This record gives sequence, structure tokens and C-alpha cells, in this order.
Amino acid sequence: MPSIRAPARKKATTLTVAVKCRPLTEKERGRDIVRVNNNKDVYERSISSTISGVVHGLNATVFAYGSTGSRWLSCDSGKRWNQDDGWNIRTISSLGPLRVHRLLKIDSGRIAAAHVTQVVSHCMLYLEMFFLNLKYMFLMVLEPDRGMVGNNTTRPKADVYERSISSTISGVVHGLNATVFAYGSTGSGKTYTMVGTESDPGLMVLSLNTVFDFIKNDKSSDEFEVTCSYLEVYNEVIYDLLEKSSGHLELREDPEQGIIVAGLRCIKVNSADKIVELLKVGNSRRKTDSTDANETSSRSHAVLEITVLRKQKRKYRSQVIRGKLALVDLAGSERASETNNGGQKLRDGANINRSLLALANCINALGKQHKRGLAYVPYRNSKLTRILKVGLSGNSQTVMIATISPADNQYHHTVNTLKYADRAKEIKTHIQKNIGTVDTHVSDYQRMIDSLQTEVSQLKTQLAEKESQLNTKPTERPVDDELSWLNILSQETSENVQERINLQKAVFELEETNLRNRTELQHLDDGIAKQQAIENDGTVVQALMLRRQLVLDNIRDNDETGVTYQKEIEANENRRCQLQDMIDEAISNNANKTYLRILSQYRLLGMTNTELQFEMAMRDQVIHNQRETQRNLWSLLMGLGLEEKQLLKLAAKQGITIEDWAITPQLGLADGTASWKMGHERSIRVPPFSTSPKIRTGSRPISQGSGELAHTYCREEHHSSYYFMSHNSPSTCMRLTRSSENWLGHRPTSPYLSPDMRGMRSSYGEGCASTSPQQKDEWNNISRQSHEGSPGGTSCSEDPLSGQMMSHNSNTQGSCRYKQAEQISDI
Ligand SMILES: Nc1ncnc2c1ncn2[C@@H]1O[C@H](COP(=O)(O)OP(=O)(O)OP(=O)(O)O)[C@@H](O)[C@H]1O
Repeated sequence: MPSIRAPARKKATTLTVAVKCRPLTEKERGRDIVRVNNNKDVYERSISSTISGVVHGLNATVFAYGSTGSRWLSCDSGKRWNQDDGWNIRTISSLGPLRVHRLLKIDSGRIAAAHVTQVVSHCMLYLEMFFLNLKYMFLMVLEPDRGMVGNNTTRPKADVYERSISSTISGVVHGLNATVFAYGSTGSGKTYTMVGTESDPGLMVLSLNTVFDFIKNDKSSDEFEVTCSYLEVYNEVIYDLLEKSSGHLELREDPEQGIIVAGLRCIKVNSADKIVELLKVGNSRRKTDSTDANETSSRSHAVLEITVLRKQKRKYRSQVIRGKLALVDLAGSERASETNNGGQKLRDGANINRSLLALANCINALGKQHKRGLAYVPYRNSKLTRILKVGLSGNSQTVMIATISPADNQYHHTVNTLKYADRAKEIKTHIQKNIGTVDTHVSDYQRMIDSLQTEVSQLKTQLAEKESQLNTKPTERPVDDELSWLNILSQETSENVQERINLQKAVFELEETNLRNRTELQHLDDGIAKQQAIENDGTVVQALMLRRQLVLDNIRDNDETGVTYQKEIEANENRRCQLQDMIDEAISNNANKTYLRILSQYRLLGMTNTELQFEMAMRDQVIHNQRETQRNLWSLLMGLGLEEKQLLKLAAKQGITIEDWAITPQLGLADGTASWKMGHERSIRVPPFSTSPKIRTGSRPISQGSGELAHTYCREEHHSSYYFMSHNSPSTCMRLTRSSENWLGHRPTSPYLSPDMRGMRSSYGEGCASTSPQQKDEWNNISRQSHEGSPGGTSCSEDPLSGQMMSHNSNTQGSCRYKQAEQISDI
């Protein structure tokens, strides 16, 4: 019986941006250019009583009057407010949370900050200030007490914490995601803010205390489980800080959980102290170095992730909610001239700057409110931005702490940081509770990957044994050299695969964005034509034209980026061919067949693993889209005037369970014994650049067995034909059978298919953008051949890695795949 679950309610929220200024260091004495000017007094003494009238239904207007030139907003300035600066309380509406803005002010190269703080309950108060130079408003500005770094006279971090993120953190125990990251130039105090010291613990420690305090004081019968992981991204490689000698880790995308790092150690913890211990160990492994700008400069980005699983036992059923908290300490942006670095440090710096630039570009794209949804957000340009993706635009309540230095020589960095912080305020995220059951489709894939990983680790052990044997035989030294050379090749191959996957995904996302843009363009054209023909409202037409131009500009920009990606894909493909030739040659020349076979198999499994992740990401994307469609369907139903109660009653009559308050991701994917009347809708991705997404109705659900989640079928899944791999001996072939219980050695088609096949694959821009009827037929033929071409559904094609012919097996999946091909061919 299909169970139906409602889409979790989403709440739009904006990034909370706090600016934190560190104290001067001894070296910087007397070079302070930052003033945090507290205007509380001004407020208290002049307008607070006026404002409090607002909650009693009175309107209030405050304006400043005075001659030009005075921009200070302090009580002693004599001339309080300046008209040019334009104090302007614009909107006062009843009921709503209080908005407190603090202001940063740039004046003739000196930076000053002013803030307005006052709590006026139940009244939304927008205060805006305009300055001649730059205009900044922040939710909060955290100033240092007047003192020097090291004199321990700075404002206690607990204060910062209380005022900025404690409420965000407590959401985590209620199933919400939260991200807190510190952003600023090198030496501005990011690590101090996030990690802290023994006497002045950072936000990481304070957050953990909040989480555990909550759990300790919880009076319900809920069970809690807290796990923690700690990773660093150094030179674009991810390492596990909780592993003594961590290997390189890979990123994987999950529609529910966002980006996850495969193989990252998650440790169960039951006290904040335990995590602090782990933090200490992790920090000692972190790559730091001394530079001219900072004696202990972090050369990597570190991410501490705390997951809180809360098992709620309810009367009728139990549910699990999962909140995740990511605390990120970024490496600092730096100028080579300031750090005086050379060699490895210079290279590290370049990598740090590249990933921070990628982050800045994402913030820019996301912060352009008028362009929201139109511009492509280049998350894929760095591991850091992929890790922060959920925090920047997904299901997360996010706090950005912009750290600045008060010293004059940091002026440009400070302005830069403030610029990005200002932009980041516009970024919107959507938070929703993570309520779920464990047996989602993800667990199937996870099992498959786990099984592959087990195999990979077994092969690793065999390799290590073989290597130690070789090391004990001096006569075999040349073989040893050859082997390490092969290892390098193997490593390069896997990097090449990873790069290809990233590029494919980037193209995929880019075209997804442009698909939306083109859909909007079509609607705009229709709207303009209608306006011109019927209503002829000049203002509306002008507005539509303006929007049209904006959309067109974005399409052009995105297309240009797409061309660059295509070039990179070609270069990547050429490199792959070179690597393959080298490996093949080595295999045919080398006598140590056993070792090479293991090595080759190891390499293939590694690639299979990566490809599976690609496959999963694609599927996840489809599932994600489908959920969106269902959400829309649900809204439609509600919009039709149907009451939730009626709907639930109707569903109950049909024997359909509706979990909680609405419909399920499985809507329309029933197993045939029960059906949702409006169900079986299936969102199918249309080729890029077509005019509108289509929703299919009435097609028979394809199921792999009762109770199992059916999968969404769409164009990008077509590359997932599974086949046997034939190596030296057929007996060593991996069995590629798909079952809902177990995935053994499945191998989806390589991203490096023969050109014909590739043309049909998910690489948008290759296959999808221009799929002609002829191509569709060709694809369908290939698909049919591969699934029913030979007895038992076995057919042959070239091994993309070895060039040998391989048999394809279409097991039970075959007929389903053939159905998919038919469905696609009508699009
Ligand atoms: N609020 C503060 N109170 C006291 N000392 C501070 C404060 N903030 C920073 N510092 C000190 O300033 C120096 C630089 O800080 P920190 O290492 O945190 O900078 P960072 O931004 O993380 O630099 P990088 O990006 O190079 O790692 C350190 O010596 C730190 O102890």
C-alpha cells in the first residue's frame, strides 16, 4: 500500500549576517579605523516613545534635518541627524517580528559603524540610512571592547553567540538545518570566532553546549542521537579530520540531505565535552601555516557537522526528525604581496583564493534579487561552494559572520568583506523540517555504494599484500616502479573521471537554469503579444519588455558559460583517452598479470563507484523535481477549494494512508494494487530549450515489487543500462544484477560511452538539446538491443575502458527500461 506523505512546509528566510570586528593587535596599535557607534542612546532619548505608539496603532515618521557634512549619529554630535544622510523610517506595519538594523558607514576612507538597537515588539520597523559613500545595514555589528588582542579585553564570545546564533542552533534539535560560517580576510578572526581558545571558546563549542543543554532538559520521551564529523578542504581535496591518515574523500548529492561526503567518519557522541575533544584532535590535524599576515593561518576550510536525530514516539506511529548543523571556518582570502608567500604556501593561497572567489561568485549570483532563479549559480566551481550549497540556497537557516580587522592596512579587505556581507543579506533560503523514514530510495543506492566500497577495500587489501610481497623481492624492483607508476595513472584516471562528472553535472544544472529562463521568455512573449493586441497598456508592456531583456541577457551569459564547459569536457575526454592508452599498454607489456588484474579491477570499481554517485545525483535531481511537481499538485488541489479533511476522507476510502498532513513523494508511483486517482503523474524533464515542462498522465507505473519505491524515469536515466564487464577471464566478471534487496557490482554505463551512445546520454548539450526524431529512434534501437537483443536480454557493446566487447545483461529491469525508451520517444 503506498503511503502518502505531505511535502514538508517550507519557510523562506534570509541569511542572517553579523559583522564582527576583532581588536587591534600589538603591531597595529594606533591604526584603528573602525568605529562602532552605538546609537541606542539617540534612540532612547528621542524617538522611542514615538515608536512605541506604533504598537498601539499609531503611525510614526521620523526625519533628520540639518546641514550637509555631518554624518555622525551620536548624542554628542550636536546636530543629530542629517537630511543628506536621510534617516527615514519608511514602513511601519503592524504585527511582525522586529527588524533591527545596524549600520556601517564609510567616510573618507575611515570606517565607522553605527547601530540602532531597540526592541519594539510586534511591530515591523524598517530603518534605512543613506550615506554619501557607502550604505550598509546589518542585523548586528559586534564590536571589540577597546583593547588589544592578547589582553583578553575583547567582548566575550558568548555575547556574540547569544545575540546572533543561539536561536538558530536550537532549531537543529527540532529537525531544522543550520549553517554558520565565518567569512573574512586572513587574520581577521575567523578561526578565533569559530574555534576559539580554551578560555574563550568559539561558536563551535558554544553551539554544542546549546544542543546538549536542550537534550538534557528535554522532558519528552523522545530519544536523541547526536553524531559529529569534521572535515577539511585543502587544495580542493577533502580530508577527514577525525581519521589519523585520511584518504581523499568524494562529495555526493542527496536530495534530502544535500551534499554529503562519502566515507566521512561520523562519530556518535553524548556530550559536548566529547565533541570538544574530537575538535581538538581534528584541529591539530588541520593544515595551518605561518604567514606575514597571520602567524597561525588556516590553509584549509574546515567543516564541523553535528547531526541530531530525534526519534519521536507518537500515539499511532513514530517519526524521526533530523537536524543538521554545519559550522564552517573558512581559510582566509589573502594577497600574495601581503603574505610574502612562495612555493607551496603561494600555491595554497592561490587555491584558497580560487575557492573563495567561487564562494563570492555564488553569493553575488544569489544576492542579485532581481535575477533570482535566472542566473546560473556556479556552485560546481569548487568543493567549498558545493559543501556550502545547502547553506546558501537550500534547506538551512544560515548565519554568516563577516569578520573584519580594525586596522587601516586592512581597509580594502574590510570593504570587500562588507560588500559581500551586504550582498549575502539578500540571499534567501527555505527551511523545512527533515521528517522522514529511513527506507527511502536513497538507502537502496547507499547499499549499492556500500557494497562497492567493501569490494574496493578488499581489493585494496589484496593490493597491499601484493605490494608487500613485491617489496620483499629485490629482483622485482622494476615491477615495483612500474606499479607505482600505474598507481599514479590510476589516480589520474580517477581524477579525470571526477572532473568529467563535475562538468557533466554543471552542464546539466546550467541548462536546467536556461530551460526555466526559456520557459519564462515564452510566457513573457505571450504576455507582451496579448498586451499589445488586447489591453495595450504601455506601462505593463514596458515592464514585460524590461524583464524580457533581463531574461535574454541571462540566457546569453549562461550559454557562454555552457560553451566553456563543453570545451573543458572535450579536453577532459582527450586526457582520458591518453590515460587509457597508457594503462592498456602497461597491462599488455607487464608480466605480473595478477597484480595488474587486481589493479585494473580496483580502478574499474573506483570508477564504477564514482559513476554510481553520478547516477544517483541525476536520479536525485529527478526525484527532487518530481517532489516539487507533487507539491504544486497538492497546492492545486487545495486551491481548487478541496479541504484537507475531505481529501483525507477520500483517501481513506481508497485505502490510501496519508502521513501527517499531505501527499507523498511516491504519489503516482503506486504498485498497481492501490492507486491515487489523480496519481501516476510523472514529471518528465524536457529537452533543454523546449518551451515548457510537460507532465505526463496516465502512464502505468513501473514498479520493481510491492512496497518498493518506484523510480522516476526520464531522459537522463537512459545511460543507466547495466552490463557485465568482461576482463581477462569471464569468471571474474562482476555480476550486474539489480534487485531491490541487494546491489552487486552494478555498473551503469560509463560517462565515456562511444560517441553514438554519448549523443543519446544525459550530457545535456550533447544529447538532449538537439535530439532529432532520428536520434530518438537510434536511441530506442540501442536501448532495445541492450535489453532484449540476445537470449536472456544479453547483448554486446564495447567496454568503454578496455575497448573489449562486453555482454550486456537486461535482467528484470530490461523490460522496464524498454518502456522508458518508449515514453521518452514521444516527448
Ligand atoms: N576577538 C578576538 N579577541 C582576541 N584575539 C583575537 C580575536 N579575533 C582574532 N584574534 C587573534 O587574531 C589573530 C588572527 O585570528 P585568526 O587566526 O582567528 O584569523 P583568521 O581569520 O582565522 O585567519 P586565517 O584566515 O589566516 O586563518 C589570532 O592571533 C587570534 O588569536
